[in-house]
Amino acid sequence: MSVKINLIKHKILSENWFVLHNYTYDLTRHNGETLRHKREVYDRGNGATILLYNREKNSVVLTRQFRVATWVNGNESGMLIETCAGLLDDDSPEECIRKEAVEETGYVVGKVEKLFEAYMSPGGVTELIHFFAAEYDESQRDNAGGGVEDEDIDVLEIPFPQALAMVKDGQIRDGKTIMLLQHAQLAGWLRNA
Ligand SMILES: Nc1nc2c(ncn2[C@@H]2O[C@H](COP(=O)(O)OP(=O)(O)O[C@H]3O[C@H](CO)[C@@H](O)[C@H](O)[C@@H]3O)[C@@H](O)[C@H]2O)c(=O)[nH]1
Ligand SMILES: [Mg+2]
Repeated sequence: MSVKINLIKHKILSENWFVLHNYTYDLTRHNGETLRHKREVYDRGNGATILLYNREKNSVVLTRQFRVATWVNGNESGMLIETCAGLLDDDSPEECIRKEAVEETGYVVGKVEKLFEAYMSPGGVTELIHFFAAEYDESQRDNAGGGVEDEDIDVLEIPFPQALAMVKDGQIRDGKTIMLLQHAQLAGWLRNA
């Protein structure tokens, strides 16, 4: 089933760091009825994220940083535990995630596996995230991680069963991170206990 879209008007509402657009369009349903929508769309670029995992240690490497958008919406400390991630800027998704892995976690990743892509908030945010996974071990450690410039990122190495328990008890509540941990569980890369 498809719909016909006729763009009526496009306006940029804000163009500071990222871009907030307003689109007015007519949407013709398959039954011929036309609806006029006026919708705000936030373009903050696309991103990539990676799960670093170690089968022998049955562990994952995650990051923790202050995320202001969560702090203003119910996350009291504002600190969020996440898989390593970054904005693509001008890089390919794989180039981006290799750079982010070494900057944020300190690990130089070897073979990376592309898993899938997902729109993370399609009701109003354009962002498409590219999901990756890679195995890590201590020999790949290049630096302590922590991010660049104004970033202040903690690197956490967590046993996999504990990471799963943290999803359950709400200590981990970032979408991409939950998706990757559950993917690792479904794929049987790591042990639940
Ligand atoms: N000055 C300024 N700097 C900003 C602003 N927004 C972001 N930045 C800076 O831009 C950089 C973004 O860091 P990245 O590591 O490239 O991106 P990220 O914020 O971790 O985003 C990743 O995770 C997000 C959360 O899941 C994803 O949404 C995103 O696609 C990406 O994967 C950080 O240094 C951050 O401080 C802003 O409004 N103003
Ligand atoms: Mg980041």
